Amino acid sequence: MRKKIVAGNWKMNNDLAQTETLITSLKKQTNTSNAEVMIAPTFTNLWQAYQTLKDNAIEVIAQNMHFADNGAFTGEISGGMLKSIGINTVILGHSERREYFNETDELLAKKVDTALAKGMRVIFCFGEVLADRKSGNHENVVESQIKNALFHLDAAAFQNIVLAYEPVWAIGTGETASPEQAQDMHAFIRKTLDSKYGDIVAEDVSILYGGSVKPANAQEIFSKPDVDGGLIGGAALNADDFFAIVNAF
Ligand SMILES: O=C(CO)COP(=O)(O)O
Repeated sequence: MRKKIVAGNWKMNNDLAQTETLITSLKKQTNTSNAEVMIAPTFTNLWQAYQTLKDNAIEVIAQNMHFADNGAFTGEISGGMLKSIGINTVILGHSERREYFNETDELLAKKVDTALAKGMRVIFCFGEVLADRKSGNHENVVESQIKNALFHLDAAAFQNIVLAYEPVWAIGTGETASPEQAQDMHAFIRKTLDSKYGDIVAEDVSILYGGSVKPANAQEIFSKPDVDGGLIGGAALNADDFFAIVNAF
């Protein structure tokens, strides 16, 4: 049975004091849905966030990691380092990592391998840019992103993979994919997985939608049968908005 998940990607927002304030507000919220809730603060605040939420159902996750275990990679953070402070889930392949830090499918395949080898869960992000959507090439783009980064894995690996479809044109723009566009793409993603791994994997993988999800549109998006949750940017920076989205299930 696939899980419902709502994850807040804080991106490069919130210093330590702001992180503590937001977590205090999050702890006052009630989850009336059956969705798992996660937040991804910046690296410098992960330890504090993890300690503060240790006894809470909100899972603290990371926004990125390096593929190597350690070594001469100035400025980078390894999966082992994350695990050592209690972090068991990592977002990989976010479009901002792909665009601003030149992360390729090939690099992401290595990161996925390392995270899975460490026993971590991966939220793997992908999605087309506006030009691909306009030219009708969006399914091809998404299919190749998934194939290039994930299709070397065996079926069992997908127990620790969550997919996040984030059309780049909908991220931070206020423009959401329509619930139908999200549903169509999520169904296409399951079909793509089915073609390689069969229907058990395809039906069991959770597929999140990300891109301008707000309290006002969450319910309609989450009502679609192949949408299992959301990866939330801007609206995750406010505890009331974030939990309004969580409770939209
Ligand atoms: O990139 C996102 C989550 O990873 C989505 O961001 P917004 O919700 O701000 O559009």
